[in-house]
Amino acid sequence: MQKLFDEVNSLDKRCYEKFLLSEDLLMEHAASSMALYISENHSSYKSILIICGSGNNGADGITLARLLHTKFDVKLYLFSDAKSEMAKLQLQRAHALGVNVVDELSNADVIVDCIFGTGLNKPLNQNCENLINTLNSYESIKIACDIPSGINSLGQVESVALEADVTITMGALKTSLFTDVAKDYVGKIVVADLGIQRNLYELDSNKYLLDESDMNLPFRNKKNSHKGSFGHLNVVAGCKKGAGIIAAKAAFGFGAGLVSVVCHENLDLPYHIMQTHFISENCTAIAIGMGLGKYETQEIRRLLNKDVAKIIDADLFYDELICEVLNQEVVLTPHPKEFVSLLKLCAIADIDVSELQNNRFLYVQMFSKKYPKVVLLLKGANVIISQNEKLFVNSFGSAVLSKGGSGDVLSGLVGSLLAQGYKALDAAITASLAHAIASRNYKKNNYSLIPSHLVEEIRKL
Ligand SMILES: NC(=O)C1=CN([C@@H]2O[C@H](COP(=O)(O)OP(=O)(O)OC[C@H]3O[C@@H](n4cnc5c(N)ncnc54)[C@H](OP(=O)(O)O)[C@@H]3O)[C@@H](O)[C@H]2O)[C@@H](O)CC1
Ligand SMILES: [K+]
Repeated sequence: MQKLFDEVNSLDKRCYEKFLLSEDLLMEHAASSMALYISENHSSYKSILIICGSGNNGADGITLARLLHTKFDVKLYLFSDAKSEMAKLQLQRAHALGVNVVDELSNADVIVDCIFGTGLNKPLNQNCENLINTLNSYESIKIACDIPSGINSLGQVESVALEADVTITMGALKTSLFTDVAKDYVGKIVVADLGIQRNLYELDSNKYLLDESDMNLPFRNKKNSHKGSFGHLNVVAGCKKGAGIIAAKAAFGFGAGLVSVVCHENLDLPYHIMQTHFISENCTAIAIGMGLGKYETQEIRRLLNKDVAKIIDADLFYDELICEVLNQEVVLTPHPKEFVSLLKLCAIADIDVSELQNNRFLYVQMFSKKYPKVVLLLKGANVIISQNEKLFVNSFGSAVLSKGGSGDVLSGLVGSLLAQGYKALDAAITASLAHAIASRNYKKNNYSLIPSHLVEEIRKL
């Protein structure tokens, strides 16, 4: 996993003070990293348009123009007068070397957006919006320097933002690049080397971006085993029984030794999934909430208080009963609307979904602070998983998963790992990664996936 930072100004400052690496030196490396990326990945392209703002993001762009102007047809467009000391200095250097500064926008093979970086501090005016809209309309390869212009330090987009194919971000990964909103703008994210090893540049963080290597699949190492060695998951089915059945099928395919659906009515289940009317004696984990609908409170309370690992989803996030388990190490998997209800039930915040989506990290952090034992998995374009105020982001998901039933598969995967003895946090991380990575392996198209395809891809991981 890689660290995420809410801000990097303090990291830059530490470089000046502790390592005697000046701003000029860091910027030279920032621009060299962008130049290297362009030379290695876009060498066949001829023309490059670099659009610069008044601060140091613009200064990065002016430096890049100086580094590339003898290799490509570089046009430097200054959207506003250089204001920062570095932008002024870089412009003097660029002028001295004869960089081509243009006063009109024109299309190019590659566009580099150096309008605003981490210093965006107010709403965009009409001129800025028009500029970004024009750039978005070009069919060029678009590279954002540090962060696509228009995304603020909280990862929010107030009006417009540059739709980048690639974001080359300076020194370390920023949290703002991993909000749900940012996902449609950032493209591929590359970290630029600032001339200092990343592990020396970075300090501690409580936020992490998950990598594929953080997925710890339930491979079986023991030769002397039987089905009971891999746990028994009980999936509680409610009014919408399909949800429980989907979860049960996913759980079985993800390694649980035994899976039973708990339901008072008789169900038509595949032969390898069992049915029980009450929780099994030897059950090692319970999955509950999906498709639950109406239920008998005392019966659910009994299940929630059973001393066994639990994954809780869906309908239970609308019931005060949920508050009774928040001192346990349970896994909760709400989508944004459910999380909004949960936040209200546990008196953390009374907000709507758009407020949550604009500040996902903030509300997850608040919840995790109040309930440190709970593993929260907030669904979204970028899933956030938290426990004890540590946050982990899974950015592998895509629109392929935006379907009824995908969440039930995820509940089944988490339940399966809990039943097999994974700790709650490890179960949530591996299940979430497996869910998203498997969905990427479904190659047919990005609209037709159904839960059984997803389970099939998960079984092939
Ligand atoms: N520090 C380092 O060592 C390194 C820094 N690096 C680079 O520096 C970047 C940060 O630079 P930065 O702090 O100068 O901010 P930046 O994003 O250029 O914007 C500030 C300018 O924009 C203006 N402005 C803001 N909002 C506006 C709006 N809505 N509409 C109009 N104008 C607006 C604002 O104007 P003002 O507030 O003065 O009115 C100010 O002039 C960072 O992202 C990275 O690329 C790398 O080289 C690595 C080494
Ligand atoms: K930018």
